[in-house]
Amino acid sequence: MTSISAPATQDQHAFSQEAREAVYQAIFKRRDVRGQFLPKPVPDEVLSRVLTAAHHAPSVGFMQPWNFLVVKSDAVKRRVHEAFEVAHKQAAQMFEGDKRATYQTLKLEGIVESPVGICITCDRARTGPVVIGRTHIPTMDLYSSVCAVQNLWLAARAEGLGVGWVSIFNESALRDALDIPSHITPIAYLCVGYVSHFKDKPELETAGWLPRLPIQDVLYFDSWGQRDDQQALVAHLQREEALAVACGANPPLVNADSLC
Ligand SMILES: Cc1cc2c(cc1C)N(C[C@H](O)[C@H](O)[C@H](O)COP(=O)(O)O)c1[nH]c(=O)[nH]c(=O)c1N2
Repeated sequence: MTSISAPATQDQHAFSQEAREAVYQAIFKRRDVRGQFLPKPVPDEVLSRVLTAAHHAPSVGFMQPWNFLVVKSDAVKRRVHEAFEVAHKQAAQMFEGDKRATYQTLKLEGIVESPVGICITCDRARTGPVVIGRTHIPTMDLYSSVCAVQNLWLAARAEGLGVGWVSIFNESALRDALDIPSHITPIAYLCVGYVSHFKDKPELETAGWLPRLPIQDVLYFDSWGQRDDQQALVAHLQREEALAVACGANPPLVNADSLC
């Protein structure tokens, strides 16, 4: 029996230490990959594992609103890339001054170089108009498809596959490139493939676009806007952040001390 004072790490339902470290590694070492794709093919057995992980995502009312459109054709990838190029030029004009100049230096997709593209969609009418959990907030189905994206992204990282999410599209142009019918919403176009390396930090952080926010700055207690530095949780979070710095680019895993 688990004693009340036992650390959470010994909870009878917790994964083994090794398994927990693997989960946190997938989370902390996942990156959005744009530029390091290798031409190495992705075996179907690996692809099937990450797609199955995506299909096991949570979904509102269990409606499983997603489809997975796997793109391997170079001609189709080129069509998707053309759609990106149009939107990318438009996007640049939306930023001012230095930000525009920096935006134009960023590589924000790997559509043609990645061996596999996967478009994850949302069929908002899949199980009829009334869905448990979507009765009052209609966008919940869209969020469900995003959960599938994240499952795929993490499973792919565990498999050594890079994933890059590209969202710089006019939605209708992406639909046209992939023959997606009008009642289906494209949620994510993902570039997937093996990579030369994974970067330690988000590329936008390295490029000086934005820093990672300190977690305490986004943490409130009991009501919106209420901070409380005396909470034990805050001390823990500060320790985690200090360990992250001490570990260099490696964020702390379950047994952070052993990693530094
Ligand atoms: C909904 C959504 C949409 C996009 C992204 C992400 C998400 C969640 N990201 C990736 C994004 O820039 C990246 O996740 C952050 O910069 C953090 O970096 P890491 O993912 O931690 O490497 C992204 N990246 C990119 O190069 N082109 C893009 O169009 C998009 N679009």
